[in-house]
This record gives sequence, C-alpha cells and structure tokens, in this order.
Amino acid sequence: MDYVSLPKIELHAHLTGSVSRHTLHEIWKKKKASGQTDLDDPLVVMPEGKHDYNLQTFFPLFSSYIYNLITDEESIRYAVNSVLQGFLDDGIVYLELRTTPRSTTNMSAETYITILLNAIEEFEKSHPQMHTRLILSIDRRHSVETAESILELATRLQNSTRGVVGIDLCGDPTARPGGDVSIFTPVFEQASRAGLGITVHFAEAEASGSYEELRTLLSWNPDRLGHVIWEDEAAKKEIAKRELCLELCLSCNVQAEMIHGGFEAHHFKHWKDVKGPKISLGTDDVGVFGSPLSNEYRLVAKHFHLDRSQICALARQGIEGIFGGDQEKERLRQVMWKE
Ligand SMILES: CNc1ncnc2c1ncn2[C@@H]1O[C@H](COP(=O)(O)O)[C@@H](O)[C@H]1O
Repeated sequence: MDYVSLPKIELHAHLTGSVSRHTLHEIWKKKKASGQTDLDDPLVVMPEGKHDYNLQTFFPLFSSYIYNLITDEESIRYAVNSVLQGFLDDGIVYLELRTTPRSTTNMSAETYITILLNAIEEFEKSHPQMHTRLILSIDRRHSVETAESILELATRLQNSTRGVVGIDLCGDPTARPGGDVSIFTPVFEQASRAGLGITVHFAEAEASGSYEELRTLLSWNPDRLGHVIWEDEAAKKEIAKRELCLELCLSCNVQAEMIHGGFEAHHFKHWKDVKGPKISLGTDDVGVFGSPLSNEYRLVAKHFHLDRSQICALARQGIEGIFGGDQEKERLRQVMWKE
C-alpha cells in the first residue's frame, strides 16, 4: 500500500518539534553568517538519525536550544513553511498544528501567532489540497496568568475556517504532579464555554497519570486526549463511554521509552478493539522522532496486521475528531479513501 498517497489527518503535531534538522541547520547557517548566533550547528547538537530522546533529554531541546534559534519573523516563516511542506509531501489533507505562544526579544506572543496564521493562509492559497488549523498550547509549567493570556488570544483569533480552533495542555509531564494542573481548571472551563476544541496530554507519563490529575483533566470535558498511556481502569472506561478521540503517537512513545516492549506492546493494540473511541495517529514531533505520518500507518499495518481497508477505515476515524467544523468534515469524507 502507498502510505504517502493515502490521504491522512494529522491532529497531534507540535510545530517547533516538527521542524526538521535540515531546516534548523539552514536557519542556523544564515544567522551564523550574519553574526546573529553563537549556538552550535543543529546538525552537531541533534545529529541526523538520532531519534532516541527520552523525556529527560527532550524538553530541554526546546527551552535551551531550538527556541533560541527560531526567534524572529524570518526564521519563524521559514520554519513553518518547511513544516507545512513536509506534511503536504507526506499526504496530509488536514492538519491541526499546535504551538505554545511565546514572546522573544523581537516580538510578542501575539505577533508570533499572527506570523504563523499569515504563513498558513499563504501556504493554503498555493496548496489548497491541505487545510491547516492552529491549536494554542498551554504548557503545564506556565503560570495561571500566562494560561489566561493564551486563552484570551485563542478566543480572539478563534475561527474554524481560518485561525485558531482549539486549546491544548502540554509540556513536561513531571511538572505540577498529583492534580496540581487543577490551577488551570477555570481557563479550560472558559475555553469550553467559548466553543474552542479541547485536547490535553493525558497520562503521558507515570508522573502525570495520578488519579487526581486524570479526574481533573476529564472534568474539563476534553474532546480529544493525547498519548493515553498510564491511565487507570476507571479512566479507560470513562474514555470508552465518552467515545473520545485518542491521538496516539507510536514512534514517539517507543523512541522516548514512554512505553516498553516496542511497537507490538503499544496501547494502540488495546484501543483499536474498544468500541466507542476514535483513534487518530499522530507524529507528535517529527523533527525529533523522525517518523512521518505515512510511516506511522505503515508501522501499525505491520505490527497489528491491518489490511488496506482497515488502514483506510483507521485514517477516516480522525474525521469526527477534528476541530475544524462540519464543512471540513464533509470535505474529508469526500477526499479520504474508503478502501
Ligand atoms: C513527548 N511529547 C510531548 N509531550 C508534552 N509536550 C510536548 C511533547 N512534544 C512537544 N511538546 C511541547 O511542545 C513544545 C514545542 O513545540 P511548540 O513550541 O509548542 O511549537 C515543547 O516545549 C513542549 O512543551
């Protein structure tokens, strides 16, 4: 089966983690030549072919390196264009890209998001076969004030056909353990009232899989859950009852050793047979973990023995989980392969 040509939906992709090393290298080269950076070459810091980042080595990559490279309009535009081109080339027909609004010495968080929205709009004009929407991420390490400002930005830029469609909770799962993410409850409740789609990183690690945390996250009535690895039986039942959409990222989970036993042991195996929930495969951070979505489909076909019609049916499960509105769902029902 041609997994690249298979029309696919990507619902779990972090923008900065999706930037390829080659693109980072190009940005670095330009900045280095004009004396704008003292950072080491990305191809040295993150050599091509190195994908075995674990949760300890993964998060500092952003805060102490990549964020210091992608700092201004030119580098942001270059990075997002190359990310969009990568997804398009891989056969993505609908993309929800998520990113954490951040300010740099050169710009405000709002300017950062505006640059992204403009770049996405321009890209879509010349490549109308892929529609892209934006989700704004709140990082677990954020203060309530920062989370509130992200929500304010999301509601102001909310637009199902062009703009922000949802809000996410991401970041290092060891931050705010034991239910302390409840400080964000009013923010997510307000997001829900505003009609934003809600997705959260759910039980991604043992530290973020406590009973208290999972009850808190479920009380926000999320539409989708990312990763779902360490949840208890009662949470599993609740997920099935609510028929939630699950964003499963196999290569990320295996490479980062978030699960043990390799692909065959991935919880995709469990959820694929549970009635109710929809599964949407995601890349998470293709720039870091190196597996494009076409490869994720190839991997599940191989390890879980899915035939062509099962793969097409799996790819279509994501349609109901998108935040991009009914018209977009209808377009996807037309363009995605039935068999
Ligand atoms: C292992 N899976 C993951 N779990 C949790 N958070 C993740 C993540 N992968 C990425 N991020 C979050 O996304 C940010 C980078 O992209 P943006 O600057 O937002 O575009 C990271 O700083 C992290 O907070």
